[in-house]
Amino acid sequence: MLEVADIHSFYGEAHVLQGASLTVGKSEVVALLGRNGMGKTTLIRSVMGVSPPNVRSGQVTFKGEAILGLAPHLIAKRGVGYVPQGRRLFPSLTVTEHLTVLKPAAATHGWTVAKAFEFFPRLGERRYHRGNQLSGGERQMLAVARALMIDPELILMDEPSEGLAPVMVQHLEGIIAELKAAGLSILLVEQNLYSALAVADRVYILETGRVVHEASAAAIGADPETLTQFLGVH
Ligand SMILES: Nc1ncnc2c1ncn2[C@@H]1O[C@H](COP(=O)(O)OP(=O)(O)OP(=O)(O)O)[C@@H](O)[C@H]1O
Repeated sequence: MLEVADIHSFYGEAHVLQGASLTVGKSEVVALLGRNGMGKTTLIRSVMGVSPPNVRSGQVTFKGEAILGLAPHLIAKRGVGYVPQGRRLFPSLTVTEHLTVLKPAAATHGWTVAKAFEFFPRLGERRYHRGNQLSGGERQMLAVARALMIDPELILMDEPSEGLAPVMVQHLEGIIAELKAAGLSILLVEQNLYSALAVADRVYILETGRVVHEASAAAIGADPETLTQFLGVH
C-alpha cells in the first residue's frame, strides 16, 4: 500500500531523515517508534508532502504510484488521510463544520457526517460545539473523524494518544482496531509504547533518521533488550 524507500529529508541544511525506509501493507497497522527528536514526525510530514521538511531524495509510492513531490491535498485525494500532531483544529468552527470542510454535508457515499457521528457518538452530541470548546479526547476524535472524511485507504496518525487520559487512549485503541477491521491501513507515530504494541501488527524503530529495527509487535513486546537499547524502556 505505502512504500517509503531511502528517504532523505532536511530542515535547511539539517539532515534529519538519513535514508529511512518502511512499508505499510493493506489493512496493516504499523507503528513508528523512537525517542524524541529521532525523525518520526518528519517522516510522516515527508510522506504527506507537508513542508518543511524538504525531501531531497528517496521514493514514496502509494498503491504503486509515486507521490513524492505532490502537494498534500493531491496526496489526500489519492486516499491518504492525515491526523497531524497537536490535532490542528479550527477554534471557531463547529464539529459539523470541521467535517464538512472536506466533503459536502449532503454527500451520501463513503464517510458521511452521519456515519462519523455513528462511529463517534460523542462528536454527534457535541456537533454544535466549536473546536475550542472540546476536551482533549473530543478533539482527537474530531481530528480522526476529519481525516476519514476523504475516504482514505491509509491514515497517517502522528501521536494521537498524546495528552489523553488512559481511558481515552483505550478508546482510541478500539477505534484503530475498528478502522483496521474495516480495511484501512494505518501508519502510527506513537510515544506510548504499550498503546502502540496493543494496536500495531508491526513496528519500526527510528534512530537519528534511520530505521534501526523492524519487528512484529508481538516480537518486540517480548524483547526487553531492544526496548531498552532503542527506546530507553526498562
Ligand atoms: N521545523 C523544523 N525546523 C528545524 N528543525 C526541525 C523542525 N522540525 C523538527 N526539527 C528537528 O528535526 C529532528 C526530528 O524532529 P521530529 O519532530 O521529526 O522528531 P520526532 O521523532 O517526531 O520527535 P518527538 O517524538 O519529540 O515528536 C529534531 O532534531 C528536531 O529538532
